[in-house]
Amino acid sequence: MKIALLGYGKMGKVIERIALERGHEIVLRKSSNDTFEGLQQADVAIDFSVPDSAVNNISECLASNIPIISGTTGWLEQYNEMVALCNEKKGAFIYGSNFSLGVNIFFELNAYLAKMMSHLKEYKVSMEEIHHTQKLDAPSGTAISLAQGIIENSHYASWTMETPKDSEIHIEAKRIENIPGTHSIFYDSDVDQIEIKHTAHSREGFALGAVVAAEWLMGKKGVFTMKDVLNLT
Ligand SMILES: NC(=O)C1=CN([C@@H]2O[C@H](COP(=O)(O)OP(=O)(O)OC[C@H]3O[C@@H](n4cnc5c(N)ncnc54)[C@H](OP(=O)(O)O)[C@@H]3O)[C@@H](O)[C@H]2O)C=CC1
Ligand SMILES: O=C(O)C1=N[C@H](C(=O)O)C[C@H](O)C1
Repeated sequence: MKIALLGYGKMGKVIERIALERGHEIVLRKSSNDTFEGLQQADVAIDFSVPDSAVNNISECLASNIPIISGTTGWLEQYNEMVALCNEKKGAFIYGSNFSLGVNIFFELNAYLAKMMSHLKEYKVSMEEIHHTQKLDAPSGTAISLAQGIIENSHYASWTMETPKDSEIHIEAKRIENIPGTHSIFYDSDVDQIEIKHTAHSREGFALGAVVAAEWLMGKKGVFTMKDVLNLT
């Protein structure tokens, strides 16, 4: 595959290495000051850029009929707009808040646990995410997906980073040097605590997942998620 990298920072560089190892070619490495020159030669584009540029990058790909994978977080209020644009252009689009296999399994585990705990009112849920200090958005996209998984399977209605009301899930975001991404869910009662936790040891898992998603998207039309790519039920 010929790949356009939209965003050539920490993630873009790991994705480049893994893509080359898997026999792909990079035809565009775009940072903030670069144009889209080279995009037309690409079979697929992979966007790991910044919250403010994701919508423009995705729109440009869909307008140019290039399948697009986006891992950029912090722009989700415009997700439905991008879905509509993809459908209008009959394009191909995958957004994932987290492309690692481990976190996608963790999403399933989180939903299952939330459903089980929804009958047990003596437990109160809360979440913690820890990332490196360069991260621009908080809470992380992964934490928002995890909160959504709890909301869909319990009485909780929303999440907050402030003091939570009864119907709100509290998310604490910590920023510590060199942490690739750690997410924990806690269920606390007066007598005990249940904790589930995913710890990324590096960015390799995110990057491999994005390249696997790009390979999977070839020849397909529509809007998909990592659940489709990994065939998770
Ligand atoms: N879904 C997932 O699995 C994961 C998602 N992420 C997300 O991916 C994103 C990138 O993370 P990371 O690589 O660590 O961030 P970095 O800050 O290291 O890299 C961001 C890159 O985007 C570039 N950029 C800025 N504006 C544009 C633009 N208009 N077009 C194209 N590129 C642009 C920056 O260029 P310049 O240097 O010139 O400013 C830089 O190269 C974040 O939103 C992060 O949350 C991260 C890991 C996993
Ligand atoms: O910015 C990061 O680094 C990460 N961002 C994603 C997120 O916001 O969830 C995924 C991963 O946790 C790393």
